[in-house]
Amino acid sequence: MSQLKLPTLDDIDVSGKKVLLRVDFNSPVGDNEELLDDSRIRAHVPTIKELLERGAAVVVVSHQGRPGESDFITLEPHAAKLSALLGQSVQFVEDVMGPEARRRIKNLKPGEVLLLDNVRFLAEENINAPPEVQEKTYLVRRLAKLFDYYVNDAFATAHRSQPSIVGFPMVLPSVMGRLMQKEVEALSKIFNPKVSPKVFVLGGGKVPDSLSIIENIVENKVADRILTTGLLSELFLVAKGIDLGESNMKFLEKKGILSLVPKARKLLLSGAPIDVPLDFVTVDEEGNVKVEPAYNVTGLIRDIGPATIRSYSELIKEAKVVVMRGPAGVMEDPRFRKGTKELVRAALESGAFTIFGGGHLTAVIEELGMKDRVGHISTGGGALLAFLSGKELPALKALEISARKFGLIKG
Ligand SMILES: Nc1ncnc2c1ncn2[C@@H]1O[C@H](COP(=O)(O)OP(=O)(O)OP(=O)(O)O)[C@@H](O)[C@H]1O
Ligand SMILES: O=C(O)[C@H](O)COP(=O)(O)O
Repeated sequence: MSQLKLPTLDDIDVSGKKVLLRVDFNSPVGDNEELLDDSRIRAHVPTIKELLERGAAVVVVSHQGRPGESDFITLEPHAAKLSALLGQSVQFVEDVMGPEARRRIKNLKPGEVLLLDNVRFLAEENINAPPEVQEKTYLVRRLAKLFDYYVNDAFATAHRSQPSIVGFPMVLPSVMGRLMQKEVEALSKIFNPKVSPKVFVLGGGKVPDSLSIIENIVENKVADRILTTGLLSELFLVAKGIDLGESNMKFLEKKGILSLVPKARKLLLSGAPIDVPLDFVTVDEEGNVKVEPAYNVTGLIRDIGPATIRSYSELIKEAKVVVMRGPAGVMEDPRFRKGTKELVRAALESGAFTIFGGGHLTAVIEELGMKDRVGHISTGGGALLAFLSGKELPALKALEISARKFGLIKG
């Protein structure tokens, strides 16, 4: 990321001003269009409350789902949820940039909040293009003139170059909201060379994404230790030439993971500090669960084993920063949740600054009742993966361009 300190809410006077606030309210949705989890909405409450308390009229814009998918719904339930969380009525308009939306925006008073409908109902929001293209969209041209400031709080959408993310900052003075600021500050610790040792614990099912992260942190010498778990660890064991038995090899092949073996081998040969599990919890064809050493696995791998939990926990204890992403096993089944739980516990008890990503780990932290000990839980899915892989996030780039353009530069 660039060295420029991006402007925040501290750098603007919003009293009596109209603010367009981009959030990421994208939430899991049930069969009756009900929201199954409100954590993404909750995460934006401090920003919205602060803007209201400081006397702004706040218009909130978000996406929900993607066109064609079952979670692509109106934001009406989000407005109800936000009202409950804020303890104040949130106005909602079934429109984004049409005459009714514009009328409601114009009439909004300081201290009031209006939620626009799903911004991806607009075709142009679903196209990724550079900021100079997005500033010319109808969305930006129609709405920008109604606002004094644009605030981006949607870290989880920061990897998208869409009009509501990169278009408005080109034409309005723009700053980060409190959630965006918190994410950027916490995640920047990962790339701060003064804080070490740094231990990465990477697992889960998104193996190509995890491999991109490893390539980036190895290339930039960010990690002192990379402890692999989950399917990712199986890839590295195969790359080391270990035979994981027929059922696991078939599974890896079906998932397209074996094609990544040359990349994994290259990383190992480069001397990267990558650790693999010593043992696994497996299940055989009869359904028997057992612990097997990594070099002699016969059953289907479902979790890391007790020796791995012990040795990884010791390494985690030494860290000053622990970054954890993806579960260590198939934790949807309680029989295979122990590895993930114990590594999360070790990280939270280590005294290190801990950074967690992904829904699975968040669920485990809740289950352990240790949320108060967490350094940071990122709200980002794809955005976090992109950030850790060293990719430039279009949302931050756009805020930087805007800061220069409107004289809100900090450093
Ligand atoms: N050894 C393994 N074999 C098969 N699947 C595994 C293994 N280890 C972990 N998984 C699977 O990985 C999946 C989670 O990986 P993912 O990388 O998507 O995590 P996440 O980012 O926390 O998920 P989310 O997208 O919900 O936030 C789980 O469904 C889990 O069952
Ligand atoms: O859930 C997410 O990762 C964000 O809301 C971004 O959604 P997208 O991948 O559909 O752009």
